[in-house]
Amino acid sequence: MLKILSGDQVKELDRIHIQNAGISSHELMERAALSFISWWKSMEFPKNLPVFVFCGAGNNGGDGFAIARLLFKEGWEVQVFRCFEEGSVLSADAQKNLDWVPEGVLIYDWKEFNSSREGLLIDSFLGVGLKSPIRNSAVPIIECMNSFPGTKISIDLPSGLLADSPTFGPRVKADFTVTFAFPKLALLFPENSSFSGKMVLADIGISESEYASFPTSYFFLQEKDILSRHRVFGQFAHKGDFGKVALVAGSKGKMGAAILCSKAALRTGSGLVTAFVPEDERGIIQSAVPEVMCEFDENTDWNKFDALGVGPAIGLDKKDLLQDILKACSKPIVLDADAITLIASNQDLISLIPKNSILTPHLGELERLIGKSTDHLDRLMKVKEFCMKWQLNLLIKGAYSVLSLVDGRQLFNSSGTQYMATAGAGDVLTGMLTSFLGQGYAPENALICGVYHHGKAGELAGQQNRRSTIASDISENIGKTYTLLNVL
Ligand SMILES: NC(=O)C1=CN([C@@H]2O[C@H](COP(=O)(O)OP(=O)(O)OC[C@H]3O[C@@H](n4cnc5c(N)ncnc54)[C@H](OP(=O)(O)O)[C@@H]3O)[C@@H](O)[C@H]2O)[C@@H](O)CC1
Ligand SMILES: [K+]
Repeated sequence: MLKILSGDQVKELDRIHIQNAGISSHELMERAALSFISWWKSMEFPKNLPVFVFCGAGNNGGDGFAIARLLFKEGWEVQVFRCFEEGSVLSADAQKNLDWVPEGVLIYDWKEFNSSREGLLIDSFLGVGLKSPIRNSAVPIIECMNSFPGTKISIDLPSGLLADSPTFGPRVKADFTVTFAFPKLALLFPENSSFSGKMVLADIGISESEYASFPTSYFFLQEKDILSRHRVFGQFAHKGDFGKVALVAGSKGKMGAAILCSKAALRTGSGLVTAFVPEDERGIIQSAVPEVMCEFDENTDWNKFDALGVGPAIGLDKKDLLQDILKACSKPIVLDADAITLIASNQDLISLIPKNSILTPHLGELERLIGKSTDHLDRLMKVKEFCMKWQLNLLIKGAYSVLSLVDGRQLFNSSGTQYMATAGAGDVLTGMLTSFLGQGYAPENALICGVYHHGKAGELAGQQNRRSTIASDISENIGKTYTLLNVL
C-alpha cells in the first residue's frame, strides 16, 4: 500500500531516491515532467489551444519550465508566465530548467496574462514547499489564474493549498491536479475537492520500499493491493466454505434495505444468507430474493452464523435486540445505519461490540457517534482515537472513503464514483462486508476487499448508467469486479 507522506517528508524522500537511483535532483524533476507529459497525451486536449504555464521560483516552478519545454517539443504553442520578480533567485533546478526553455516559448510576467484568451492553463506556481498561508503579494497571482475560465491543471498541488492541513486562504481552483509519487493528504479532503478537481497520480519511479523508513498512519489503497487480500477457494469448496451469514435488516416500509444487503451478500459469494426481518414482511424479501432464507426468532443462537450484519433500516425501537446480539456475539460483526444511531444514543453499548467489528456510519451517523468535527483532518483524528480506544474498525464514507483500522492506520480508498451517492448503496456495502467476514476473511481484509469491490462495482454501474445508477446496479456489477481483478 502506498504511504501518504507529509509535505515535509518529500525532500527527504527525494534525497533517499536520488541516492538509491544514482540520479541528480534535476533528473528526478525531468522524470516528473515526463510523467506529466504522458498523462497530458492521454487526455487528447485540442491541439489548436495554446498552453499557458505559470511558474514559481521553487521546484514546483522548475517542473513547469520543464513541462513548457517538453510540450513545445511536442508541437504545442506554449507561453510561460513568471510568478516572481525578474532577477529573483530561483532554486537551482528551476533555474536550470528556465535556462533550457527554448526560444520559441515566450516568457512573460504574470501581470501580462490575458485571461480572456482561450487555452489550457498549467499552474506550477507553488507546491509542497508552501508551509504557511500564502503571502499577500501572491494573492493576485492566484486570483489571476482563477479568473481564467478554461481548463486549469495544477502541478503537484493547487497553488495556495497546504499539503496536509486545512487551508483557508486563496488557492487555485483546478480541474485536474497531477500529483507526484503519492497523493498529498489535502487532495483527499472533501472540503478541497472544488480546488483539486480530479486527482491524477503520476509515477516518478520511486519504489514503495524507499518509503519504508517513513512513519505515517495514512495509506492510499489501489487496485494492485487487493488481490493478495482475497482468500482462494479451490475446486472442492462447498457452500459451508463460502460462509453462512445473517443480516438483521428491514422494517415495515423499508424492506428494500433487507433485500439489498441480502442480495449483495449472495453476489459477493456467501454460501447461505439468512435475513432476520419482521415476520409480517417476509413475503416481500422471499419473492424478491428466493435464494435468501428468513428467520424471525430473535432468541436465536447468533453464534451459529459465520458472520452477522446488523442495522440497515431495523428502526430505532430495536435497542433491546441490538443489545442482546452484541452480548451474545463472540466474533466481529458489521454494524450499520440504525444500529449505529442506537449505539450513538446509548454509548454504554460501545463496550459490548465484539473487538475488531466493522462500523459503517454515514457522516450524520458518525457525527452522532463521535461528535462534530471542525474539518476532515479533525474527523480523521477523532475516528482514529475512537478505533484505537475501542479496538474497532470504522469506515468514513465518501469520495476516498477512509478505512480506519484498530491499530490507527487510515487507508484512503481509490475506487468509487459520485454516481454511488444513491439510496441503498450503503445497504449493499453492509451485505458485501458481512459476506467477506463470513467467507473467513480477517476483518481488515473483509473491510479492504468490501470497500474496494463496492467502489469498483459502483464505477462499472456508473459507466453504464451515470446518474441513473441505483443500488441494485452496484450489486449486479459485483461479479464483474471479480473478473476484472482476477479473483477466482
Ligand atoms: N518527490 C517529489 O515529489 C518531487 C517534487 N518535485 C516538485 O517540487 C515541488 C516542491 O518544490 P520546493 O520544495 O522547491 O517548493 P515549492 O512548492 O516550489 O515552493 C517554494 C516556493 O514557494 C515560495 N513560498 C514559500 N512560502 C510562501 C508563501 N507563504 N507565500 C508565497 N510564496 C511562498 C518560495 O518563495 P521564497 O520563500 O523562497 O521566497 C518558493 O519560491 C513539489 O511540489 C513538486 O512540484 C519534482 O520536481 C521532483 C520530485
Ligand atoms: K502548483
